[in-house]
Amino acid sequence: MPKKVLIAARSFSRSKEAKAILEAQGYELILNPYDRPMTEAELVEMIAGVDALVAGNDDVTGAVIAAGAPDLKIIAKHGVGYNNIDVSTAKQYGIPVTVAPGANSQSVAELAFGLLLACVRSIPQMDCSIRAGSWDRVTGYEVGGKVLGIVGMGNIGGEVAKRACGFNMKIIAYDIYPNPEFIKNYGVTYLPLPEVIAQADFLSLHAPSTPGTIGIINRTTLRTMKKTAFLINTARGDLVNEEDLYEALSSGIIAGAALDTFAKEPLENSPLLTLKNIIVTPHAGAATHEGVIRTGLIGAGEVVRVLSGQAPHYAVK
Ligand SMILES: NC(=O)c1ccc[n+]([C@@H]2O[C@H](COP(=O)([O-])OP(=O)(O)OC[C@H]3O[C@@H](n4cnc5c(N)ncnc54)[C@H](O)[C@@H]3O)[C@@H](O)[C@H]2O)c1
Ligand SMILES: O=C(O)CC[C@@H](O)C(=O)O
Repeated sequence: MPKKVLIAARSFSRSKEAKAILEAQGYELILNPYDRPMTEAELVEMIAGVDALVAGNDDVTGAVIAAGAPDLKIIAKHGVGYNNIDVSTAKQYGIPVTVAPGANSQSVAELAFGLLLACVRSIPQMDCSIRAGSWDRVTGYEVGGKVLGIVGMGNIGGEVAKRACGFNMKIIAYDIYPNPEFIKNYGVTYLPLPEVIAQADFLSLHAPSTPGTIGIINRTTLRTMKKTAFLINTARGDLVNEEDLYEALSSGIIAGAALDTFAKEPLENSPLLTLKNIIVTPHAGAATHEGVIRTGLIGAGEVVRVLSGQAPHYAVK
């Protein structure tokens, strides 16, 4: 009987490089039949008898893991943010959860920077306005000399800081583990979170979704931001209270925002979509050809290692 790998992560299933590694092992690949992340119920229905699960942003709950045990040997996250996976239940069943550290950092950092520039120069708004028949020029701001605040200075935050140096920005950051390399290489100044939020002209979020970060951008913290500031979130939607952000954007508490991730995805019927000073993308930070290949190769390698009895390289602790 061939080993079975359920590939819920749609990006992985489109990567012939990653699939080839699994196919070379003779594994049977079962693909996510939906054009979106899989729900708990859908995963529960398909997980029985599966040896490995490659997950994107699918709902890998405790019930899914319980339904997969004892056959399920590994859950390989196609990416780095594993807040959608019940790691503690996986641990109880002795199932390693692996990630692909750094594999999509450049892709996400480039989108974050693209969003930052799109916000401050109103690029999507001007494009829309020309298509609607006008030739209105929006006067924006330069980013050189401005303060970029980064919350979560890890792999992606570091890549964002590297790019900000090229734009001659002043970089301040908050992280629970300051990294001296970022101070040395990119001149990052670490500050307490309230100071980063208050001093930033652009506030870019790159921390994981954890009990310590959920809702860090809320009514109270938004009111401490500069009125001219822009918020960029390519981390996880639940870091931002969306109702409070709506209020801040519609009442001039901050100047604008760009969001790639949302509390509930896909984003549907959100009042945020009625605002002109917000730009949205569909959780596309990691969606580049290069990033998807790197991420898929790491995930496939982890699956092969574990299914052949070896320890994974990048298990979540
Ligand atoms: N939009 C996308 O498609 C996309 C793609 C990849 C990652 N992400 C998100 O970006 C996050 C960061 O990814 P990464 O590769 O840089 O991860 P990373 O682990 O390299 O960096 C995360 C950083 O956040 C810091 N951190 C943890 N808790 C914190 C807290 N309470 N306050 C401040 N800092 C804290 C960590 O110390 C670390 O330095 C992921 O967890 C994921 O949620 C989104
Ligand atoms: O490829 C994906 O599904 C996105 C994953 C991304 O959010 C991550 O956490 O790395």
